[in-house]
Amino acid sequence: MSEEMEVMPIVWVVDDDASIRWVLEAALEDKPYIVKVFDSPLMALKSIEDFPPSAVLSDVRMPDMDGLTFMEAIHEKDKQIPVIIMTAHADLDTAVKSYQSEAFEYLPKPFDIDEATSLIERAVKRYLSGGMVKSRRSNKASKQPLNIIGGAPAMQEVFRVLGRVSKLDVTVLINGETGTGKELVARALHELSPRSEGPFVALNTAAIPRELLESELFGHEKGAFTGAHSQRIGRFEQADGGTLFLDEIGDMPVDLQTRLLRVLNDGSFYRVGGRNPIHTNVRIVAATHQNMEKLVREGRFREDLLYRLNIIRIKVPALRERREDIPLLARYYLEQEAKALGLEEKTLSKEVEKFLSSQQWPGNVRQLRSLCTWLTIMAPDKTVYIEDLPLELQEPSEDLSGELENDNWETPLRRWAQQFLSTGKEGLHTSAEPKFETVLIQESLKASGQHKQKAAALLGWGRNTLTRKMQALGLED
Ligand SMILES: Nc1ncnc2c1ncn2[C@@H]1O[C@H](COP(=O)(O)OP(=O)(O)OP(=O)(O)O)[C@@H](O)[C@H]1O
Repeated sequence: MSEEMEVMPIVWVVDDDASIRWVLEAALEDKPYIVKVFDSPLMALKSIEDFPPSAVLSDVRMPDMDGLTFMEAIHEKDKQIPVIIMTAHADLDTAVKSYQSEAFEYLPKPFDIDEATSLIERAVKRYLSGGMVKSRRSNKASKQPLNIIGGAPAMQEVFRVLGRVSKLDVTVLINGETGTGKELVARALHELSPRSEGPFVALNTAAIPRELLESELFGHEKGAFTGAHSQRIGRFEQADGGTLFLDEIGDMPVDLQTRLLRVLNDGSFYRVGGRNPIHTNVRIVAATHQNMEKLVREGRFREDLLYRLNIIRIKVPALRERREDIPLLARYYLEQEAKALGLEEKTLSKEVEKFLSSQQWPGNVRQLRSLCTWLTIMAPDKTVYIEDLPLELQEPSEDLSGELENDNWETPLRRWAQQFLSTGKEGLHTSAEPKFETVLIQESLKASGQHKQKAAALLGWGRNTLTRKMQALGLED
């Protein structure tokens, strides 16, 4: 070995893709390392005695050995060597496995070259300083049945955070529009956690009338209020030892926020009408489609509770922010629906895939999933063409503003607004909004044959949102 080799740390770059090897080698050229590039993990392992690495950057999918097995082989030689796993095909499973094993970091492709080099720098530094690599491998047999589809960079970021927090018992706040998969992410957090054997209890704060919410959460004693004929166990108690998923947390009334904060702080609470404190061990995962900071500014959400819930935040991107996932999701759900319904599996023509990828998807994945169900049942042939799509989708909807203008309902609305204002009254918007929403809800219900789930999809809402709005507008039945 030359003198230079003895003093300079060695960094391995292992990837079967020549362009990645080339880019990384070039990026590391000026750094104080000896860079060894390999197109095969087996070749790399053969040289572990001659060129012992201080850090390894490895792909996951390679022909002769996958990156995670490769990492294990390296750690059999030296447990301390940091391995950075990079992949273009990361799914939740890879992200979680690399964190639960000794991987130093997980780097989704395409990556920022500076990010990659600074990771390597940190890894080498830690190796040289003798920093312990803490084994996060535990509960190897943890079940991972959840299929969260996502190849887009924005979803890779979600997987990355999921992987990071998988074994930690921290409170998580999930942010995202309706139908983006917040509940799916919450379930994944539960399944990946040490609580996975415990219960996962979900409660949609917005779907339960305010008066009932308190007893729903904390339970009540017999006779606590009129109608409390027997004792009732609340969701907090049901979730003991597991995870409580609080959906639409932004809609929680302020007095309940105060109670929730108290439980989070002391781990105990009283049933409604109860005298004995109940102790529970519950991990909270909350979700919202709202801007929580804005709610705090408007005095509708307690700031201290937000801090408490918001230890880790996961932002689930809207479907239109990850268009490349639309064909993946559609293929997945066409397969699932065909299996579930016992029907032939449909395939989208290229033209349809392209068209669907250009849509706005206000109902996000839920809406796409409903479309796949519809197509599985309704499309006449195995291959789906544009003309097989439901009529409301066939209309070009790329530029929504143009379409609304063509419909030209604004002119009468403008006239109505002018009339309203000419009377000197206040509350223009508060007076118009319920009328506007009532019309849209009624029309969607009509178009769906009074089927609420379908009407909600037509509106681009979740079913819960529709139920809540209908209650508020007095449209129930
Ligand atoms: N990445 C994904 N891969 C596969 N299925 C998904 C994905 N994201 C969402 N889904 C599916 O889409 C539907 C809606 O997801 P989910 O209920 O988790 O959304 P949400 O954000 O909690 O909605 P809401 O805010 O309206 O309650 C579910 O059927 C879910 O399984």
